[in-house]
Amino acid sequence: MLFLKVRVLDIDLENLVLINSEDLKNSQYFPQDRVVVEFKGKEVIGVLYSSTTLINRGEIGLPQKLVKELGVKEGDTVTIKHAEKPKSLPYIRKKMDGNKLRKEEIFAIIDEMVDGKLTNIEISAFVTSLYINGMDMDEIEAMTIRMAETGEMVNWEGHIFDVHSIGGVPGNKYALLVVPIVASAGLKIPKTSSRAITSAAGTADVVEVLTRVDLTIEEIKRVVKETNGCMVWGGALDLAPADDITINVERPLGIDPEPLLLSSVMAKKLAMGVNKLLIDIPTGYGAKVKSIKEASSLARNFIELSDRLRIATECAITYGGQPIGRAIGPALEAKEALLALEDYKQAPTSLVEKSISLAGILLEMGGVAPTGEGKYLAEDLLARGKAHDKFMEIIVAQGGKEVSSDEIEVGKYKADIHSPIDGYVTRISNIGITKIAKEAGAPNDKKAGVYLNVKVGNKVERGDVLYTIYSDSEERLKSAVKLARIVYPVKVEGMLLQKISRF
Ligand SMILES: O=P(O)(O)OC[C@H]1O[C@H](OP(=O)(O)O)[C@H](O)[C@@H]1O
Ligand SMILES: O=c1cc[nH]c(=O)[nH]1
Repeated sequence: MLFLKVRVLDIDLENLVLINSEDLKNSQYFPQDRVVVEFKGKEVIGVLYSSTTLINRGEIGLPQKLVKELGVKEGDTVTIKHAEKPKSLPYIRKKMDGNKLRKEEIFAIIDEMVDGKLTNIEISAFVTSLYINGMDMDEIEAMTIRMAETGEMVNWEGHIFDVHSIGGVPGNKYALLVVPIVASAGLKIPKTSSRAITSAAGTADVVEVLTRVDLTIEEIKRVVKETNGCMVWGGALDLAPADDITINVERPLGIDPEPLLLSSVMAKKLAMGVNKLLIDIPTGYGAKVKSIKEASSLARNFIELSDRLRIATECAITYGGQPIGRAIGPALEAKEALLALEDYKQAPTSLVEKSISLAGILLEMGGVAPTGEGKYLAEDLLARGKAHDKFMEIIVAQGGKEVSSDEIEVGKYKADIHSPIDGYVTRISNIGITKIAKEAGAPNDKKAGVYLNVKVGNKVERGDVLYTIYSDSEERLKSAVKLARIVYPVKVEGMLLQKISRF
């Protein structure tokens, strides 16, 4: 037990607890021990580190996150106590060994994750064990319910719609068109999104270029009441808080294991009180789902899980074999989506086609269009500017201001990548384009990304610009160009494949 005076550390190392090396030496603790920091009955978990210069004797350095959770201020005296091992550690180990977890074991993992009792090491082990050993539907149902119940739950009157993509394809900015189309038809669509998981821009990252996405539940209810829709970040709302915790571990590992994919998406929908849901499953080479067969199996899992949660879900298997549209990266994607709302004839066909198809299904699910007619009503709402006006309403209601696509700034440094030969574009690598956009700084640098000048099938001449890389950092741009030359994501092939001579 140690009694120490608080020093607030201006550092975003969330669970760091810093004490003086001398104090540590005279205590029964060791570096990287998990400790309980206690103040007036409140407790938080931290990981202990020491320093001889950064902190004085008798003091304890706490990061903002722990200071806020404890409700302490500079100079308050707190107690450090030994923290026992988390209860759920053996259950994580059980999944690592490939065994089925009982409901209460899954509840314990999610509860301790949300209570900050698990470090990123244990969370990574859990996420990785799901990647390797998976879960059955009973386990996924339990995890989904607990992920939702450990956060705020919202309920509304009547039918509440949503659309959610499993992600995994660059440029997947469909939601910025689908939400306003559906909302402009009078259906309620409070869309929640995560930030990027494996891509260079999640929907929350793209929308945040134009307006706030970290709305409270009360603000969301106001926005939806005013406009029928919203496009917000699940992670900000204390909505299924375990979702963002696991996504923060998935991102550096570049994985999105199916049990988490199912529970992460459905937990947000369950928490948001959605009862009519469309799931987009981009499928193809370089997407999260490679084949129609795999997509159908995932779709059936979404529908089974949804049935257990009493959410009416339909799934759309969409083309994911190359980026959607031409823009990859938050600002570039916001610009392209806004252009499509302003004048869809000028926008990439793949983006418009995907968006009106998905919106059309939702309009039919909502009974505002007869079966088979939804897509045409969606196109009409887009063509007549109804979706654009609704989008502006939502952006302003969420705290942004009216803006036109040409006002959206992109990276001040750019580099064109040219075609080395005459020929045809035979493949655009999703993974390659994503890697380059992220190397340029996306999604943290919102203005970074890639703009494709060509799509698969286009004829190109030697020297034509295939794509342009943008960044707000000259250094990152250079590194992205270097990577581009190695990855070579846009494949150009001539018709003359090989010449065979007599000799
Ligand atoms: O592509 P990656 O980053 O793996 O997946 C994350 C993206 O997929 C989902 O898309 P949406 O919210 O339906 O637009 C998430 O919300 C996020 O935007
Ligand atoms: O919201 C999402 C989308 C894809 N994968 C997830 O885990 N969550």
